[in-house]
Amino acid sequence: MTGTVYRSTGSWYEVKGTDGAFYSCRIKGKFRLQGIKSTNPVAVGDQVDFEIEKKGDEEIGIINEIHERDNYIVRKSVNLSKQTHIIAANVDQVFLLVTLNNPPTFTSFIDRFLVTAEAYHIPAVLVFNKVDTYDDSQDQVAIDPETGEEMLTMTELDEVRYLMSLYKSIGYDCIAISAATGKNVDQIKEKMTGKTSMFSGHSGAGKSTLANAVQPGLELKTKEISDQHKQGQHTTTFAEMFDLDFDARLIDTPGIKGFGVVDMEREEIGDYFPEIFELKSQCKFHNCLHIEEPKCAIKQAVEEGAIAASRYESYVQIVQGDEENYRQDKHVPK
Ligand SMILES: Nc1nc2c(ncn2[C@@H]2O[C@H](COP(=O)(O)OP(=O)(O)OP(=O)(O)O)[C@@H](O)[C@H]2O)c(=O)[nH]1
Ligand SMILES: [Zn+2]
Repeated sequence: MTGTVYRSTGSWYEVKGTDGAFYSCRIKGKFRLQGIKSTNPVAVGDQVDFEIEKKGDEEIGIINEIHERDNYIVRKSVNLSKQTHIIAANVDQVFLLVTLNNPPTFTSFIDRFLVTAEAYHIPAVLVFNKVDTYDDSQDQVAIDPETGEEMLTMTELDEVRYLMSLYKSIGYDCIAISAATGKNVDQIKEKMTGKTSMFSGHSGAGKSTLANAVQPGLELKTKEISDQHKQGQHTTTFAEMFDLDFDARLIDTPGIKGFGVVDMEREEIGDYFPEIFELKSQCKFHNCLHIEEPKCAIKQAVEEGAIAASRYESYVQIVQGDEENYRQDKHVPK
């Protein structure tokens, strides 16, 4: 029978067969797939073939085949074994929950996430959560330090609108919601229908609240595990897939707020910024990294405002492997 893996504990896999029933399965023999050295050969979301074996009264499934994956998300173990752990496979889309201040989500974090999603070939949707808490009073004024004149300040909702129009212009779907009040949660449900999704975002951005808004009663274990616990541990993280009652599946990934870092060549990073990819053929040098090179179409587009400065900064940080600064930038437009 063919089935889908819903959860695993390391050696046992819960597989939902095409008959709709769940089977406890083990794997037989060694699987070495797509050349990845991983601690777990079978992951949540995998399509597998299994045979049912009877042992006395017990029925167990033996997985003997894993179907080719559309995509998969890995996490590198931080210890020296260099093994990877496949967190989930065959993910149709991932929602990144973004909050402005509580907790802060910087554009550098958003952009890194989007780059990784592009590298994994997983469509990403930006969800601006907690809109019920943002101020939108139009009469705030401040004094421009340079000219001494009064100017209107941006409200928090202006910031959300700005970010939404920025990311929409690049081609990403953006939805402003309140998981707490239920505002626009129907749009999330609509997008989830018929698909397998994941919620990501900083701790406190509202993943569990959103999960409960789309399906009351759903208990996710998204709580971050303590840093000390995370050191060298990959085995503590077991993803789990849930069937929701509106023909949608949600993969819960305890302790994972974003994506693991994908190994990327410096030359390919620009290809995961759609607006850079689109223009790069106009650079003078075909292998332009858009940093030092003359006659660079990307730098020119940034100067002209056609590419957002925040996106370019994120790009440069990733190319330069600049982990230090990446949480400190500002997403407020100049
Ligand atoms: N006002 C408001 N509060 C929200 C909203 N969504 C979530 N919260 C609150 O924000 C806090 C964190 O929400 P969670 O859903 O636990 O966040 P999480 O992303 O699951 O966090 P971790 O489990 O730590 O990864 C809770 O106190 C929620 O009640 C929202 O739309 N509006
Ligand atoms: Zn260039």
